Amino acid sequence: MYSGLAKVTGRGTNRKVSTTARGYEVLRDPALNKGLAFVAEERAALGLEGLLPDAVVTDLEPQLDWAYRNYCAQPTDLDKHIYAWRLHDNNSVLFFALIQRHLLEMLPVVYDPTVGEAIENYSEIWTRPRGVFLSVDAIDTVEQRLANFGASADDIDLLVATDAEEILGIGDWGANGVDISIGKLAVYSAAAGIDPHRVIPVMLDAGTNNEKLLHDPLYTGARRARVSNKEYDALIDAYVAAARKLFPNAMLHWEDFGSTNCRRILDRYRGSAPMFNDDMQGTGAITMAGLFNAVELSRTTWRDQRIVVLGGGTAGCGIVDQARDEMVRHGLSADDATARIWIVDLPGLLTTSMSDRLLDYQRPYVRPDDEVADWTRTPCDENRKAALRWPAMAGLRAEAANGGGIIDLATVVERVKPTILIGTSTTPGMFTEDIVRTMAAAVERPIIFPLSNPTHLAEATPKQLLTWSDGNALVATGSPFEDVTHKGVTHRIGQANNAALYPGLGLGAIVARASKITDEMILAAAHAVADEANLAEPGASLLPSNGALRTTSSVVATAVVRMAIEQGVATADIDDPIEAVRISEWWPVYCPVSAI
Ligand SMILES: NC(=O)c1ccc[n+]([C@@H]2O[C@H](COP(=O)([O-])OP(=O)(O)OC[C@H]3O[C@@H](n4cnc5c(N)ncnc54)[C@H](O)[C@@H]3O)[C@@H](O)[C@H]2O)c1
Ligand SMILES: O=C(O)C[C@H](O)C(=O)O
Ligand SMILES: [Mn+2]
Repeated sequence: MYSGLAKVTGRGTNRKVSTTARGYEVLRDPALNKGLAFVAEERAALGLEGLLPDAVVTDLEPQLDWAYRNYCAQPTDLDKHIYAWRLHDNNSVLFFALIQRHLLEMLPVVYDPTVGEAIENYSEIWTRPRGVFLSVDAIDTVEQRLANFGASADDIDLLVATDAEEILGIGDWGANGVDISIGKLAVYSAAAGIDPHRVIPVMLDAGTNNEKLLHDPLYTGARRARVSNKEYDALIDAYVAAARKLFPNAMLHWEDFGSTNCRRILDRYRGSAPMFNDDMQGTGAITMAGLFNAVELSRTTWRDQRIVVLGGGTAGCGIVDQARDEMVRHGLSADDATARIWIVDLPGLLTTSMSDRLLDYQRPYVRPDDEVADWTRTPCDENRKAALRWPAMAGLRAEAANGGGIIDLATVVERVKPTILIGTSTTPGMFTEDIVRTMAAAVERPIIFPLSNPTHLAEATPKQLLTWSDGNALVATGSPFEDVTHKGVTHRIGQANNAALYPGLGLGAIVARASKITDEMILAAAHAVADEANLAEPGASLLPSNGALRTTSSVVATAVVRMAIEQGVATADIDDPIEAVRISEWWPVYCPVSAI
C-alpha cells in the first residue's frame, strides 16, 4: 500500500508509480522511498528538494553494498532480523533486493528460524505497526479496521492471517504472532515476486493462553484467555466476510492456527473463496514433493510404503492426507492406503478406542485395537501426562494416569518397519539412535523427514540420521541444515518447508484469479517443485535449493495456472500461462515516481 493516492502503471520492470503524496510523506513511505535514487525531476515534482542530500545515486548497487555491510555488522541473528525489518520499514525495494541477492543466507534470518525468536521478543523490538489487528473484543469493528488499511478492492491480491495459537512449533504467542503473517508475506515477495504493496498481514487476536504474555506489562494484544466456540467463530466469520467484501479478488492464506480450528476453518470457507491453509495443505504438498523424489530414489513404489508420523496435528495429518491420496492414485483402495499409515501422538499410537476423543481429521487414521493388542506398552511418564493438554485429550490423560501405558514410537517402528518416518511433533530428539537403526536395518533406503521448526525442535539432525543409517537415509528437514559428508559422499539436505511451495502456489492462484484453490492445484504445485530438484548426483538434495526459489516459484505458479484453467476455476483470461506468470512478477527495482 502506498501513502496518499497512488496509480501504478506497467508491470514487471516497467512499473511506474504516480502519487498524491508530497515531501516527507513520500520519504516516510517505504513503498515510495528510494533515498538518493530520486532524480532531479522527481525531487522537484514531489517536493523533495531540500529534504534529501543533493547527491543523486540511481544505481541500487551501492545502496545494497552499504545495507549488506550494516546487516553483517549486527552481532546476532536477532539483531540482523531487526536491522533487516527496519530497512523494510524505510525502503521496501532495498529490503527485497537485499534478500533476493542473499536469499540463502537471509531467508533463515528474516524468516524461519529467527522469526520465532522475534515473535518471542515482539513487545521489546517492535517499532512501528505493520498489518491489521482484528480483535475478538471488537468484532463489530472488523470491517472498519480492515478498511482503515486504506486499500480499495483492486489494490489487494493476498491476505495472510494468523491467530497465533500454534506458531511454528513454539506454541501460543498471541498478538506477537502478527510477525508470522508479515514474514510469510515477505517470503511470497522474495520467493515468487508477489507485489509486496498489494498484500495485507492480518492478526486475528482471539486472546492468548500464554501466561508469560498475559503478565507482561508490554504485551500488545488482548489481555484475556483465548476464546473458543461461538465467540471465536464470530471473529473468523467477521474477518472472512469483511475480506471478501472489501477485497473480492484477494486470496486468503491461513497460518499457524491451533489444531482444533485449522481444518474447521478451511472446510467451512474453502468452497466459496480462494484460500488455503499453509500448515495443512502447504506442508502436505512440500512434503509430497520431497517424498516423490525420495520414493523414486529408493526404487520402491507408492503402493509399498508404510508411513509412520510422529505428531498427528495440523501438519502431520495434512501430510498423511496427501500421502494417502497418492497411494490411491497408484491403485490402492482408500482403505488399503489408510491401512499403511500409523500416527503416534502424545497418547502414543492412535487407536480406535481413542476415536471419540480425537480431532476429526485424526480419526480416519486410528489403528484397530485388536491389531495392536499384544504390542508393548510403556508407562506414560509424568512429562507426557502433563503434555496431554488438549481438551480433546482429557479422557486420554485419565487413561494414561491409570497405568494403561502407551504404544510409543520405538514400538511402532519395531513392529511396522516403516519405509517413511515423518516428524511433526514439535519435540526434539524423538528420532533416537535405536529407532533410526531399527528402521535402517529393515529398509534399504529409509525416508526420514524431521520437519519440526524452528531448528532446535527438529526430531533429529541430518548428521545423526545419516550416521545411524550409514548414509542410507533419504532426509529432508523443516528448517535449514548444513550438508553432511558421510563416507566421502556429501549429502545436501533439502528443506521441506512450505516456504518452498506456497509462494508459487499463491502466485499461480493470483495470476489465474482462481475462484478456489483445489487439491489438484496443490498437487500440481508439489510435482512442479519435485521436478525442479536434480537427483543425478549421489547425496543430491530431495528438493530444489532455496537459492533457486524465484525460478522454482515461477515454474510452480505456471503449473498451478494450467491446472486452474483445466479445472475451470480460473476466472482470468489467459492464453499463455508462462507469459501470464512472467508479466505478473514484481521485481525489487526502483521505478519512476511522478506526481498526480
Ligand atoms: N516443515 C514445514 O513446512 C512445517 C510446516 C508446518 C509445521 N511444521 C512444524 O511441525 C510441527 C507441528 O506443527 P503443527 O502445526 O502440526 O502443530 P500442531 O500443534 O497442530 O501439532 C503438533 C502435534 O504434535 C503432538 N505432539 C507434541 N509432542 C509430542 C510428542 N512428544 N510425541 C508425539 N506427538 C507429540 C501434539 O499433540 C500435536 O498433535 C511444528 O514444529 C512446526 O514448526 C513444519
Ligand atoms: O513457517 C515455517 O517455517 C513452516 C511452517 O509453516 C511452520 O509452521 O513451521
Ligand atoms: Mn506455519
